[in-house]
Amino acid sequence: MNLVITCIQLDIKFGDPTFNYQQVSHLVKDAVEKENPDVILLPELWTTGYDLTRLDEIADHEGLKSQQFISELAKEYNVNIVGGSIAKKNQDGVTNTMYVANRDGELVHEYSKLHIFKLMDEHHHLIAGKEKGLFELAGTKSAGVICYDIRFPEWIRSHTTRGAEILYVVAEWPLARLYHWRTLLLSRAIENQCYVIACNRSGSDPNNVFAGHSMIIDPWGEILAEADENSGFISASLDLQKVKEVRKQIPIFEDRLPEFYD
Ligand SMILES: O=C(O)CCC(=O)C(=O)O
Repeated sequence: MNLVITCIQLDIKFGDPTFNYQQVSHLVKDAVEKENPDVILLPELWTTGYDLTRLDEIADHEGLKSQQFISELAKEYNVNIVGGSIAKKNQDGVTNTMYVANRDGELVHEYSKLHIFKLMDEHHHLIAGKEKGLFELAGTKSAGVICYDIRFPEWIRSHTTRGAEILYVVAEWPLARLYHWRTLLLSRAIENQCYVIACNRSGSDPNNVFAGHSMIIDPWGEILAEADENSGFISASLDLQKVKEVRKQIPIFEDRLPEFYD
C-alpha cells in the first residue's frame, strides 16, 4: 500500500489563535489542491505558539474548537489529518494535545505530550498527558510523538513494539539544535525500522528562532523529503511494504532481549 503524506511547515503567529485557525484552513485547502495527499501533518502548538504565559486566556477550552476544526477540515477535503498539537485547557491544567481525524471527519485519537520540556518553561505552564500515542490511520498502525518526546527512545519503542509503522512527529524545534533534530529523527527511523514523518514550524517568536527542516524518512533511514527553514509543503509517497522488507532483512524486533535491558 502507498500513502502520500504532506507536512505543512508554517510560521505560527504568536498568541493569535484566530489568525492561526484561518491560516491553517487556507493551507490545508492549498495542500490538498497541490499535493493530493492521503494524510496531512501540522506542527506543534499551532494555534497559540509558545505564548505560554497567556495560555489561561488563549488555550482551547477542553480542545472542543480544535477537535471540531480538524474534523470538519478532514471531512470537507476528504483527507486524514494528524492535527499537530494545540494547547487544551481543562480543570487540571493545560496539556499539549494532538487530535487525529480520518477522511470521514471522525476523531480517531487524542494524545497529549508526555515529556515536559523545562528548557522552554513548559513545567510552569503545561501538564503531561497520560495516554499512549498509538492509533490506526489510513489502514496503518501509527503513533503520535510531540517534539521533546523524540529524545526518549524507550517511549517511542513502546509504540513500535505494539505495531506502529509510521511515527508522526510534530514540533516547534529551535534552530540552535537543528543537528539534534535531524540526528534524532534519523536514529528513531533506523532503530525502529519505520517511517518518520516530522513536521516542524518555521519562523521565530520572541524567544526562539525555529529550525524548519521538516523531514520524511523511510525505514532504512533514507530521507525522502526535507524542507529548508522557510514555510512550505513537503510530500512523499510511502510504500508500507518497505517496513516489512527492512524488518525482515535485519530482524531487530525478533532479536531484542528486553530481559537484559533494565
Ligand atoms: O529537545 C529539544 O531540544 C527541543 C524540544 C522542544 O522544543 C519542545 O519539546 O518543544
